[in-house]
Amino acid sequence: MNETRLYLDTLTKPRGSLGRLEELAVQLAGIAGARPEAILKKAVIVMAGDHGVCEEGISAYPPEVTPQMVANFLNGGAAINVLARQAGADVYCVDIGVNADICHESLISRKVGKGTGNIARGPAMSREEALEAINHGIEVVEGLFGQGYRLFATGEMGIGNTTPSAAMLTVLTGIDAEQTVGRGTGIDDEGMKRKRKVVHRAIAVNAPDSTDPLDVLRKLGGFEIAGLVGVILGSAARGCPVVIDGFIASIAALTAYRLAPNSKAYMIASHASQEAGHRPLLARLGLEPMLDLKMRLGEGTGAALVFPLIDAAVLIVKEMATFDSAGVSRA
Ligand SMILES: Cc1cc2ncn([C@H]3O[C@H](COP(=O)(O)O)[C@@H](O)[C@H]3O)c2cc1C
Ligand SMILES: O=C(O)c1cccnc1
Repeated sequence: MNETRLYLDTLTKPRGSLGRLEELAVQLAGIAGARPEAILKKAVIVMAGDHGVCEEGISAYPPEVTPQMVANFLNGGAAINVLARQAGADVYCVDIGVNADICHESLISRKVGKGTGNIARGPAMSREEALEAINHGIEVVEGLFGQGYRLFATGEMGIGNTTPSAAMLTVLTGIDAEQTVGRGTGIDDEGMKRKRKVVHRAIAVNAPDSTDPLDVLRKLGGFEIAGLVGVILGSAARGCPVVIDGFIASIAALTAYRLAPNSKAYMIASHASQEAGHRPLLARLGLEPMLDLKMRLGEGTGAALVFPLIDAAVLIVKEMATFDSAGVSRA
């Protein structure tokens, strides 16, 4: 990283003038153990799962949208398909807990359960299921690493999943539910009141141990959140950068960090979501988002938009002339 920092200062630009692109180049050097030299092969992993807590009326959309959107991902028509195509990335959709039987040749089937339990009444899943889902995430990364992928992005689909994410955030950080609960897919003020009550009840009913990230995940989380914890840990273990999408992906990132603090060095925060709890969450993680496009979608869309910036960081190091080679006078 120091070598790359010094090298960036020899390139034909005022010192530090490429700002966060330079920081990215330095981070990539730390991850790869060398000056970044090649455009990385990219995959967006979209983990899909359903949530029992939907029966409390906490989303603006019905749960059947989860399998419907999975079909949309597989047919290439969702926002993430468009943005990934533009960035030269491939989308892999994983059924890790959808409450429907989905058959499609390109679906990665890793179903741990048909939706989680309603967290307002009991735990989302067992500790064994949480570990199984994390392992699926790791194994999906392993498989893609074997196919040459070296840069991963975290995507998710699961109607209702901003509610478990808010509950996890409140327990993991102590930030009040007033600040962690947001509008998700666009619930109204009445819905917001209900959602906050559900988060309070979920925490009271489950009494998670805030010092045990796995306990918080299994009692309040979701299959796709656990799967993304695995994607993040698997990427870090393989020495690959992993781009963190919005609110839900970031709660997976916080969980991964609490389980294995060294994984943070491999994380790149993509964007600041409009979801209320996202900025405080990133602040607690100590990550600064690259973009603020007022997005609040998920699926990995914010992360895919950062792929071209990562390519740019690689290419400035690889292709720019130095003051000496271009005969440009120094300060
Ligand atoms: C058509 C559609 C596509 C989506 N893609 C991602 N989400 C996003 O919205 C959901 C979270 O919001 P909430 O907690 O309010 O349900 C997740 O599925 C998330 O990925 C979508 C939501 C909808 C309706
Ligand atoms: O930030 C996100 O990932 C998000 C926000 C709202 C709804 N779905 C996802």
